Amino acid sequence: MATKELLTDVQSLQGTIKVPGDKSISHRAVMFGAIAQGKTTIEGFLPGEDCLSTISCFRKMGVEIHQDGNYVEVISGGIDNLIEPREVLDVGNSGTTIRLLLGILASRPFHAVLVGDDSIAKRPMGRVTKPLSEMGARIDGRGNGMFTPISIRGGNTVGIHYHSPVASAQVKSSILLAGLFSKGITTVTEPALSRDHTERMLGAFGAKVHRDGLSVSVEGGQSLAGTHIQVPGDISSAAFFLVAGAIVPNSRITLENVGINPTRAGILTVLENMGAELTVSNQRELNGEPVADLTISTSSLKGTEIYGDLIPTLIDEIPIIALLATQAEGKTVIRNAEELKVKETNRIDTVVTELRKMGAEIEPTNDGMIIYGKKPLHGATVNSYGDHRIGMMLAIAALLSKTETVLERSEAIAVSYPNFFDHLQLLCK
Ligand SMILES: O=C(O)C1=C[C@@H](OP(=O)(O)O)[C@@H](O)[C@H](O)C1
Ligand SMILES: C=C(OP(=O)(O)O)C(=O)O
Repeated sequence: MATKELLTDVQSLQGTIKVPGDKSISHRAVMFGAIAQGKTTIEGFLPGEDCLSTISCFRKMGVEIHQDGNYVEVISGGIDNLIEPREVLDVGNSGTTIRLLLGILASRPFHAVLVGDDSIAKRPMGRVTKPLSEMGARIDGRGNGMFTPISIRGGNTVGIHYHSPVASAQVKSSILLAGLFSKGITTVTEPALSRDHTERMLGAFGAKVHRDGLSVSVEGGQSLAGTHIQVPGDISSAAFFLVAGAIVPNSRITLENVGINPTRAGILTVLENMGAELTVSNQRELNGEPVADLTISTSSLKGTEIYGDLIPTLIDEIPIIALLATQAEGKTVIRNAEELKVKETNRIDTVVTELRKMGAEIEPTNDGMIIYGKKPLHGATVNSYGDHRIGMMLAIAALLSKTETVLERSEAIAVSYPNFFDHLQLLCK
């Protein structure tokens, strides 16, 4: 486990960077390529540990995958060519990998065992194993199929109409992926719109997906065809530099080619509501995904309230938004975000504990947190607890500290942003 001395007392951030490829889209491009007939080429792939776990799982099921940095080729004979893995499928730290993979395996007439790291072992899998079992997959696991290790023997699944209790793209995608190869129609209705990359990308692979308000349906018996996918930059990675640019004095940063899909771009709404100096330019589309360049400058910020349908559109950005709020005038209240408790860590606890060590005034609530702003931050020894987003948030917080700040378990950052510290160094003037 690595410990890193963080950059502190930074006077200015200046420059232009391209953040790495979107993690959600990179996972899906590999997975859909692996179950499509023919060759899929992926440009702008994120070579972070989570997406590499996805590649490794599909290789163990006989799919030919060549990866060189951010370029990937997936060659497959289609979903029927997946073979029963001889080894355990290890998803590492990746919730997206295990939940979407279970959806794909639900229709496969073979056995597989899925495991992950200590964090994955604590995350709830019942949210997908229950509906997939209802569709006919035979699933077992620790705690009656609620936690890893999980074993699955799929085949002969039938479509369901599932009313998901949570707005989760992992749940929605898992069931839809099972539905594509099941009998009849599968529909998922969610309480609020979660990220819709699956729906958008399935279209590019030739599948038919029907949306009606908060419901999305697929018909069984479809086949996918290999295609070319260009992955936009990850707004969840860009978020760290958007906040850095807004809170570090004398700063101006441009982030090029960032995905701004409205189901992901809630942080832009929050930045605007808080009064940030943000411009969105050069808007265009990449594979049905909206993309833009984002420029942020040092801003005079005010507190805000974040709740309701906005939450799923910024769920992974809440740790860095909490830091943003420590530098705003007045109070920021985050509600309806109980999903934070089941991420890589309980992100309500880890955000509050670690930011308090640096002098922030922040209180946990049952479903979010309350942050009292305009608090100077000071140095401390802080910990990512193995959570990449907590680690990066703390590295941005340290920029404001006048004294030494040390990050324990800094290696976690490679899960989603392997060159994060290089980019940070590049921008520091
Ligand atoms: O589908 C995806 O790619 C993701 C969905 C979200 O999780 P939930 O589906 O659990 O909300 C998000 O937090 C995760 O980082 C990636
Ligand atoms: C929650 C996250 O990812 P996953 O669920 O795929 O582990 C994340 O990247 O913040």
